[in-house]
Amino acid sequence: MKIEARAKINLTLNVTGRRDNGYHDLELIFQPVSLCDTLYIEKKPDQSLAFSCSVKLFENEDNLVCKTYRAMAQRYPQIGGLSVFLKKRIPSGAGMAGGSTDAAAMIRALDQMYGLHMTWEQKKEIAVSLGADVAACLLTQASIGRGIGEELTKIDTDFTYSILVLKPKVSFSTAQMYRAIDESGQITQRYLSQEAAAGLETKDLDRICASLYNVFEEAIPEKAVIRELKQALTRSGAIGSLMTGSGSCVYGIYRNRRMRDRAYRMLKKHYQAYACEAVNRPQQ
Ligand SMILES: C[C@@](CO)(OP(=O)(O)O)[C@H](O)COP(=O)(O)OP(=O)(O)OC[C@H]1O[C@@H](n2ccc(N)nc2=O)[C@H](O)[C@@H]1O
Ligand SMILES: Nc1ncnc2c1ncn2[C@@H]1O[C@H](COP(=O)(O)OP(=O)(O)O)[C@@H](O)[C@H]1O
Repeated sequence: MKIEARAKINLTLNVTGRRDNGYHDLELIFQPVSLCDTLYIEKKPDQSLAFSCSVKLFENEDNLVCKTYRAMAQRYPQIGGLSVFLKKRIPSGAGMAGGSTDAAAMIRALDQMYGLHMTWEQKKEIAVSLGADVAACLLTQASIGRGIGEELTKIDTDFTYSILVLKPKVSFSTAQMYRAIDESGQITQRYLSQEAAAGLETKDLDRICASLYNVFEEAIPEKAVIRELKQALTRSGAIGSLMTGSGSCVYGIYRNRRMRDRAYRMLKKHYQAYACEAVNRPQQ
């Protein structure tokens, strides 16, 4: 079986509180995009997992693919031995849910391969045990997230639009970025998720772009790096730009694919660049 694991960007992101266990309450929009990793999964006769990955650094037992296999096999004894190859394309430490989406793809794949008929609640329970972002990665459409990011409300849209993502040389650790939020005294929250969702529903790109906000942009150590990327995207014709998640990738949204492709050709000479489309396919 071959399954695609899509990356996400965040159109909005507010941190609204801190829990006793160190996790944070959020209010954000997840937008799946066409940039994806691919998982190649085959059954094998024994009870073990043989895992390999195109990035050797990630080829270990701690990979979220292996953790998901173990969590699923523990709950569903009918799951047998597998050989899994993970082709990575999504940049890492980038705010694009590269690991979380591989975990979500494994849940979907095992559900299908073994006819488990998992309910949304069952999938969500396993997802949350693997990471706060994993449940959102199970969806093929944009959603508003609350709680630690697992309380999801789907946004009713089939809108697609063109995006260019730039990855700076520096990567940010999610845990460190949440600590930076805790340590930064006054931070501004801007609650624009409803407005951005309305923009998605009415397919109004200007309304979406006027609603982009990420509180982590205020807490990042390398503000100049992010500012430079946003300026480069704007100069290349993007009508809105934002850092995604806890960084470090920055994306721009373009009026159409032609303008985005032109920007891609120009900016890929200077930056690690990824051209992709927003994916909104209500549902599964
Ligand atoms: C910031 C966001 C926004 O979408 O995305 P990324 O930048 O990772 O893509 C997410 O909240 C990242 O979710 P995810 O990457 O799944 O988080 P986890 O693996 O569960 O946790 C990684 C680290 O982030 C912290 N964390 C995560 C989620 C949350 N609501 N509060 C937190 O404080 C945890 O304390 C942990 O130290
Ligand atoms: N399947 C996976 N793909 C990428 N990183 C993974 C995976 N499983 C575990 N990891 C670990 O998670 C770390 C960051 O994951 P990533 O999903 O890229 O973060 P972010 O969502 O912040 O971009 C990586 O440095 C790696 O050690």
